Amino acid sequence: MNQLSTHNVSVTFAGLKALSSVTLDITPGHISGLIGPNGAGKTTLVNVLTGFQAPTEGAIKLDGSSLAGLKPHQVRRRGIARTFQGGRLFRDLPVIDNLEVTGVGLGMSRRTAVAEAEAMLEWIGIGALGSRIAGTLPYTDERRVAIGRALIGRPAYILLDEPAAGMSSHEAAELSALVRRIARELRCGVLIIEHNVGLVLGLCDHIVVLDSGAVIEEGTAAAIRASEKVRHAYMGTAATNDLPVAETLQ
Ligand SMILES: Nc1ncnc2c1ncn2[C@@H]1O[C@H](COP(=O)(O)OP(=O)(O)OP(=O)(O)O)[C@@H](O)[C@H]1O
Repeated sequence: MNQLSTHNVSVTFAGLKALSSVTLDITPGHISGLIGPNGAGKTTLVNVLTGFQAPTEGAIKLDGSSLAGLKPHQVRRRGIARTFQGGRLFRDLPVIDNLEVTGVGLGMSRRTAVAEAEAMLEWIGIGALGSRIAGTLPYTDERRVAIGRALIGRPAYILLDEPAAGMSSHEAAELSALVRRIARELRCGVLIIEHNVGLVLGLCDHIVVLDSGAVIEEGTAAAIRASEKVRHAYMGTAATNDLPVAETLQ
């Protein structure tokens, strides 16, 4: 079965258990969501899936084969791409070069990489931005470029770390539409981490909820909405910065 999975993955940082026996599957053509309060372990899980962080225990498997010990660029070449919180574009380079560099890094000739970069920008609907310097783009365009860069080489899986952070509701809706196209048209398996729980509930086929490193709930949007455990996990933080989340869940 084609799948990207973690099996009982734990990560410990100097005594702090950031992930505790997490098992999760991402399937081509499906959109999975990962939510949870601040510090729940969401980014750590994406780091483990992409070779940026070795698990202390447990296994990461791609189509049944272990990814243990692979470096991030090796994981990327196996067809698992990611975006980062904050984009991490080469800000001084034109948009098209940001995508081209990735293609060349994946082993394409420059000519192929440029053609692929142009095709990807067109597919996303930002073909006109190719010659713009990445660091001068509005935030939302920067995010779309980062997604375009992750899609170079047509990965089988894409992991999006807070892609809607700072977006208006209209921009977040546009992002949701793009993510749906990535799953349906490119047949990518998507994992999206978001603090915007409303977006995740509206978009994802399957949702996993982390709290203090452990999976406390998983299922469809309806199951997550109905979960007392989820409500409770978010309620604990409602007084600080997750109030909109608590409202979304009611
Ligand atoms: N490199 C590291 N060294 C030590 N502790 C870390 C490291 N990375 C993460 N942590 C800790 O592990 C826990 C999980 O962090 P992580 O960033 O994965 O959570 P998160 O759910 O992505 O949080 P947020 O929603 O705030 O981005 C936190 O307590 C964090 O402080």
